Amino acid sequence: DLNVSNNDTEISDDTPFCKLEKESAVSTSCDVTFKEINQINSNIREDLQTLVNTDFFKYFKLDLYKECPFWDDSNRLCTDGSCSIDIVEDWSQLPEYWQPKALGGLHDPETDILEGTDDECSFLDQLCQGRDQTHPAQPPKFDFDYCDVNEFESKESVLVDLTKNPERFTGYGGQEARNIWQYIYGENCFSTTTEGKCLAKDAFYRLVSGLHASIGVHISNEMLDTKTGKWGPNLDFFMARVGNFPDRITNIYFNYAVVAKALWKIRPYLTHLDFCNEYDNNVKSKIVSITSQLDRNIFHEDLLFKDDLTYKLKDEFRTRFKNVTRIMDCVDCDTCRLWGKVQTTGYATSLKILFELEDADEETQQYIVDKLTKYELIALLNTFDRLSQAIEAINNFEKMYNDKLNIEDNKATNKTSIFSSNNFFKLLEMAKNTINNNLTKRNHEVKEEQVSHKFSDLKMPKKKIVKKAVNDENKWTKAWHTEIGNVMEALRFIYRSYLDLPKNIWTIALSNMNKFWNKFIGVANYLREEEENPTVYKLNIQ
Ligand SMILES: Cc1cc2nc3c(=O)[nH]c(=O)nc-3n(C[C@H](O)[C@H](O)[C@H](O)COP(=O)(O)OP(=O)(O)OC[C@H]3O[C@@H](n4cnc5c(N)ncnc54)[C@H](O)[C@@H]3O)c2cc1C
Repeated sequence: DLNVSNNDTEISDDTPFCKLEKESAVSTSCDVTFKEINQINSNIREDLQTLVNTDFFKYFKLDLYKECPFWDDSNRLCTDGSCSIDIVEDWSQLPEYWQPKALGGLHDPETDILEGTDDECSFLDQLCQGRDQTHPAQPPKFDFDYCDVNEFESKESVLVDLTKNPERFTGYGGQEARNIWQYIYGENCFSTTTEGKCLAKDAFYRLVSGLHASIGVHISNEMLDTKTGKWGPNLDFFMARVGNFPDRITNIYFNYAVVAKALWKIRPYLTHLDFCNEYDNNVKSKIVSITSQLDRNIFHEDLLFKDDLTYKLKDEFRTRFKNVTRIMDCVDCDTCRLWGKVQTTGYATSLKILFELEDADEETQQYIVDKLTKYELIALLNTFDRLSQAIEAINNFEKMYNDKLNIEDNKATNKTSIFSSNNFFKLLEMAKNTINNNLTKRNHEVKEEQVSHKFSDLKMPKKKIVKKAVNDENKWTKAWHTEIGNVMEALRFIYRSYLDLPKNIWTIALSNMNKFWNKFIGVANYLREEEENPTVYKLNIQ
């Protein structure tokens, strides 16, 4: 069980979940176990959920029409209802800090948004209109960013209510989605040959794989049941994409540790933030309550880029991660793009906090924190919530898996008991009796010993010792009835087989026609085995 509070003894050793050593550290750079993360997560889950549903954290901005910077996507068209998103159009319902004026002139053609980015990007200034807008001294502008923070202020950007556009199964997939994932993983091919490359490469891969796996968990957890019309978890889908791969689950936990550490690191700054009036206490208390559950040892970012030698590597890491955030503009499905943007921005913000605050002097540190835009902070908290939800869902899936396993075990046990009381065994028993009855008492004993030895591998019900009056007539009548009963049962079995025959032929024909048709239209290899037969769990366990 991944849940620390639950009873470990309930779990069968056969589940892939058990192959994760829950008492062990999530990675060499994390001083935290799976169990401890489960505990932290169950402690903060409620507050985090409340926080991302507040007016401040539930809105995000993105440019839906931004061109894909890596290939021509001019034919992009999001036609499927499940992948399109609702944008905010009724501004009058929004709180003051989301009004166009506070957002830096959104929808105001006279305002050149990009010109004002310095002001717009200052997180503190954006929180409350009319606050004293004194800026901290500005150190020389280095590139500290792991994503393009200015794009949120683009004129084309639209405001989206994240709670109204949940991340769930949209049907987006196939070659196009695979190309995007392939491109993202391709960013892991570091050119630098500096020391420490391995750790950085490993961390980069884990981040990307953890994001991929976390999206996999969310879509498995929110699938449309076409029979009931309700959205809910689909165990087979989850097992095929994430559950059967302990390394993917581990990477989700790794990402959780990374984002949690980033939040822990800006904790002193967050507690000093001055949120607006009525909003202030509620939001602030939630943030404080969440971050107070986190610990500095959850992730050791200092292990990655230790010295001057690895600084070059850090630059490369930053540029490569920026590319991961930029490739989100190539995702055709709007819902997927929205959540892809939120999460990659959340990771980018975490990396900025972890790697750029570390070596900076106090002035630069203040500068970096002050320059965090509200979109980065919103993305950071929402990404943490996504990971938190993924971990909660993994624990639920594990319970579902174990329940299913138990049901199947029970079925198998029932089958065995039906099987053991099957006529085949009765016949054997009767055959023994018949043979024995024709022999002398002594022979009878010898024979029985031999027979029982011969069938010792069969599990027979223990013979009941019942004193019976030996009645020859009764014995023959009973034998006759038993034989007739057996013949009738055999006939019923043959009859049922004939009845099932057309159905079986139809199923086989349909399956073959399906294969031929897929081959004919050129998608013969589209379905992989695990998708064709998702209940066959391939356990990829080390
Ligand atoms: C940015 C982005 C956001 C998306 N958001 C959504 C969404 O909101 N809703 C939705 O329904 N779909 C979404 N998708 C699509 C979804 O991620 C899958 O691509 C799609 O469901 C097809 O899945 P698949 O099983 O064919 O393999 P894919 O998930 O496309 O994976 C391709 C290959 O990568 C490998 N792989 C898979 N997972 C991992 C991992 N964690 N670590 C390492 N290797 C791995 C496997 O070999 C797999 O065959 C999104 C895709 C992208 C790129």
